[in-house]
Amino acid sequence: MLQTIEWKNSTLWLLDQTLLPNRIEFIECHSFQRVAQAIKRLEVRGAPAIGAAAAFGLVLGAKELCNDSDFGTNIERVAEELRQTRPTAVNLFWAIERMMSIIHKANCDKDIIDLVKDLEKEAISIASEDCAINHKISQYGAQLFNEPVSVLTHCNAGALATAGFGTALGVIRQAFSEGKITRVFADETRPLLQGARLTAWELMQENIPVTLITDNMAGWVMKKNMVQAVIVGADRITLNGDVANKIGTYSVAVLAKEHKIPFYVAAPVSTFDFTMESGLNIPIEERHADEVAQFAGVLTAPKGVEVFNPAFDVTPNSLISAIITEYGVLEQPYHEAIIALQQKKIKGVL
Ligand SMILES: CSC[C@@H](O)[C@@H](O)C(=O)COP(=O)(O)O
Repeated sequence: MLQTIEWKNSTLWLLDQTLLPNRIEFIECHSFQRVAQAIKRLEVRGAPAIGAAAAFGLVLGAKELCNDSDFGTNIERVAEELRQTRPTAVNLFWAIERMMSIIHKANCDKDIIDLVKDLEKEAISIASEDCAINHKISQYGAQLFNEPVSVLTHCNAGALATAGFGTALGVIRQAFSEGKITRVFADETRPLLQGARLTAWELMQENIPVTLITDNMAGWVMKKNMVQAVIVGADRITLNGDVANKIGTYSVAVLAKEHKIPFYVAAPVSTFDFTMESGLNIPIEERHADEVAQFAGVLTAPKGVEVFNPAFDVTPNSLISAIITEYGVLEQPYHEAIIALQQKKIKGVL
C-alpha cells in the first residue's frame, strides 16, 4: 500500500494524486505555502489526508517562525492560510485546531524550538492515530456484512484519502479479506475521476476485484441486482447525521433507497462537526469551470458555457442506513447517537 503522506527529516512528502494512475511521483514540501497549494490543487485530497497534511504544514510554518518576535500572530496567519485551502472537509479545521491548541496551552515563556518539537509530535500523532482509527472503522464495518456481496462505492475513501488503509475502502479491504465482499463497483466520479483514477487503481494494487462504471450507470447496476450495498466516506457529518461527501453521493443514496439497498457511510469522529446542527449549513466548495468543460485540457463543451461545479453534496440522514465510526456503528436516530459521541468527547473519554 503506497503511503500518501510521509514526514521525513523535517520535510513533508506527498504522493501527487493528480498524476495517478499514470505516474507515481512525490512532492517535497519544505514550506507551509507548498502544503497549502497541494491541498488546493488536490495533489493531496480526501478529508483525513487533508487534515494530516495541514498539521504538518503548520509544523513547517512554525519552523520558519522560530526566530520571529511575533510568533503568536504570525503562526495564526499560517493557520488561516491553511484553513482557506478547502472549505468542506471538517478534518482540515479539526487538525488545525488541535495543532493550535498546543500553542495556546503552552506557557508564554516556553522556548519556541521546544514548542515546534511539540507541534511536530502532535502532527505525527494525528497521522498515526488516523491509520489506527481506520483499522477500527474497518473492523466494525466488516461486521455489517454476512454473506458474500458486491458493493458500490463513490469517489475515493481509501488509503490515498487518509494516512493509511482508508475508511470506506478500509471496510471493503477488511470485508474482502474475510470473504464477505466479492466485487467492488467503482463510480468513476465526475469531474475529477477519483473513482476511476484512484479507487480502481488502489483496489487493483491488492487484487480486489473491481468494475469501473460511469456515474450514470449506478442506477442500472442496482436495478440489475449487481450490488447489494453501497459504502462511501464523508467530508463532514452534522449533529443530525447529514453527510457531505463527493458530488454524486446524494444521487447514489437516492438510488439505493429506491432499490432497497443499504447505504453506509464510514468516517472517523474527526469528520463530525459537533457545532453544526444540519447539513443545510455545510459550506460546499465550488471549483473552476474548466474541470467540467474540459477533459484532460481539451474543451468538451462550447467555449464560455456557464458551468456549475460543486465539489460536494449533502446526503440527508434519512437516506443513510448506518454510520461506521471507530467507536462502533451508529444507527437512526443519529442525533442521539452523535450527541452521545459529543458528550464523550467533552468528558475526554474519546
Ligand atoms: C476518507 S475520504 C472521504 C472523503 O473525503 C472522500 O469521499 C471525498 O469526497 C474526497 O473528495 P476530494 O475532493 O477528492 O478531496
